[in-house]
Amino acid sequence: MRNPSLLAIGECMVELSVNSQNSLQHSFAGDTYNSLVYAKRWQPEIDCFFLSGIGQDMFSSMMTKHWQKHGIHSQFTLSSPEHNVGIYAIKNDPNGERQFDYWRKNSAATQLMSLIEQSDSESTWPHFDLVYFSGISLGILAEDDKSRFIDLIKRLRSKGSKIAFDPNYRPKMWTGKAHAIKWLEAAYGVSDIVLPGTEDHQDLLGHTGVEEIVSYCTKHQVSELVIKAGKQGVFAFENAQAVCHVPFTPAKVQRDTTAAGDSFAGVYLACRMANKDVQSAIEQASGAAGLVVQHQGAIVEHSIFDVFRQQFTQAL
Ligand SMILES: Nc1ncnc2c1ncn2[C@@H]1O[C@H](COP(=O)(O)OP(=O)(O)OP(=O)(O)O)[C@@H](O)[C@H]1O
Ligand SMILES: O=C(O)C(=O)C[C@H](O)[C@H](O)CO
Repeated sequence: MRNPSLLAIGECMVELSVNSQNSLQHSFAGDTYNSLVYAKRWQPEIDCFFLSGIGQDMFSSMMTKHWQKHGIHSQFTLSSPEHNVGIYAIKNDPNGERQFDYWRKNSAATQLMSLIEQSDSESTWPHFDLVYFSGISLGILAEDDKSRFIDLIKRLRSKGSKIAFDPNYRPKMWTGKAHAIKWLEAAYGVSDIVLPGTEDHQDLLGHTGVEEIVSYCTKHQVSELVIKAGKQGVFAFENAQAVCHVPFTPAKVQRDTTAAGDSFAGVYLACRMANKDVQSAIEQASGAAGLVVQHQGAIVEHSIFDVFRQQFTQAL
């Protein structure tokens, strides 16, 4: 029997942060890539593929080696002769809340749609059981490319892939709220599973409660809806019917919240691909995200994460 397959689409960047010795450290990260890494770590039997654009610069080759180390396949990622990978830096406040600075304009990942079309590679892709993208995957693309991207998702869906989406709203990527809402709705309209935060919906649409988010998503035909409501916990709905509420369990320390939502999404999707029910998938995803916030950077060191995963899953 073939392994389940997960394709994440988006941008991976060089990640810079300042460590406890006050020196600059680098890694590689980007929201949908981060989710893919955590999905692979949680359910190693899943074949994980990343679709993006990279360059021919030094960081691009370090980046793909880094993916390999994490068991992420890069054969569908395309290389641009003219564009380099982007960079971002993390700043944390004393509560570990993160802010990012970006150097990503015209990065290779922004060229994804042209790279796919020029390489004529889409017809060679295998079937993917689940395809995951985010508001950032869309936000980095030029306006025409956003439409072509949604068409690509529709084609994958019509061939039988399930589609999952996290809004990951970043105001600076959009000309205004109306612009972001237009593409949020386009994304919801082609997705089976969506994983918004209450903050995304509050900032963008002024939604003040879970019920408003449910009725909005239901209007857009979302069937599996997982709402991250901060300290109120996580609420899940299937076809507008409440499935469960998982309360928030605060981590011992919150050092850096980067990738809390990404690790949540990766572990949630991995659990669903392994046929775990929605409640158990949320419990596992929340557990993993609670570990991630205790560490600097998007991707927690493998050995620390593995020990955690083993202890967590043994206790289930
Ligand atoms: N301090 C914390 N302690 C325990 N769990 C946390 C903490 N912060 C976040 N989480 C977990 O992570 C999940 C996602 O967090 P949040 O909604 O803040 O992510 P996000 O805003 O999407 O983050 P990002 O975009 O940086 O990945 C929460 O639902 C919760 O399960
Ligand atoms: O903000 C982005 O575009 C990133 O992908 C950087 C971070 O890794 C990501 O936001 C964390 O959720």
